[in-house]
Amino acid sequence: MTAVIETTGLTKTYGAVRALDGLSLSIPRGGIYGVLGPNGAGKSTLFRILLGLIRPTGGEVRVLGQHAGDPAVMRRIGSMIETPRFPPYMTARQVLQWLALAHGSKDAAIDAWLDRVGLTEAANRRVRGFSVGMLQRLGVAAALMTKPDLVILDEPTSGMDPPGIQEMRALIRSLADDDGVTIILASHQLLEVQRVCDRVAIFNRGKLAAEGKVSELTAAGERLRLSATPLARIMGVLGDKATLDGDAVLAAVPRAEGPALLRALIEQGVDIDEARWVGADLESVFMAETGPARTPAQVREALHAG
Ligand SMILES: Nc1ncnc2c1ncn2[C@@H]1O[C@H](COP(=O)(O)OP(=O)(O)OP(=O)(O)O)[C@@H](O)[C@H]1O
Repeated sequence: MTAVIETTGLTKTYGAVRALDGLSLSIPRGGIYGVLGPNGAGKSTLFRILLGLIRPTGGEVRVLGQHAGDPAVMRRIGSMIETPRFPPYMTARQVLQWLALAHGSKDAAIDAWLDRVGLTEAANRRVRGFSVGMLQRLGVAAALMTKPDLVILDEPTSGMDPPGIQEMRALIRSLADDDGVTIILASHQLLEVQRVCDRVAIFNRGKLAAEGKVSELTAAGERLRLSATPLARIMGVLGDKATLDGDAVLAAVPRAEGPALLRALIEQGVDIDEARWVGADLESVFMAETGPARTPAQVREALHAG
């Protein structure tokens, strides 16, 4: 597995705040990689380091095998960090023409990119009047039209309406599948991330709380959902492996132990109406890995520390 990003013990401090705290992470080439974490977990700090915008306090970082910020590497990366800003008097088309010129890219296929991000009709409008969602679309086109090997997107769908989110998901997926671009994106929209990403890293307080394939992370939280009676006997067999889900019981047992569990329940005289495996969603994995809900003071600390 070749890695596009490799960090070892990466640390970034702002005064007393450790925005990144010894982060060791390897992001494979190809596919879509999600970076998740509560506010203040260190996602944007990592992206800024990868793009050479800030320097780490300690540790190692390699981007496409080179030092972060190396000009030769930067030419191979497209990025959109926060809502992009463009000269307000330019039209969408002029923005892309201007960026293509600055990048020295002769065949930027500007109309094709405007079409791909759904801005054909707005191509000749000044960006001054653009909504946040439109600016995001233009930002994505700007990040992609130079045909980078790696694209880093911070909250690419924030401010977008549901059809826009769906279009962006399809665009990101096609870039990875058809154009072979590696995409790294940060997002708080966990359902979206579950739909579009192949792998994710979950950050918490500057550290890696979990990492892996979305399918594996969610499968680890799989439960056997039993609609059965009587409850007391089920609890007797399952003990603390059981949690209630409405009228049903969720049994936290590995898939391989499912048949034995069902036999044991039947032997105990339990009537099983329905038994099926239900996967955990990314949200429950996220909540389990990043801890219980924070107090207002902890939220303030995460957001304003430093
Ligand atoms: N320039 C800065 N000066 C001081 N502290 C900073 C600075 N940039 C980030 N921080 C702090 O570093 C920590 C990590 O911030 P970062 O922006 O990387 O988090 P994030 O995971 O991107 O959060 P969000 O989901 O809110 O975008 C936070 O505690 C933040 O307050």
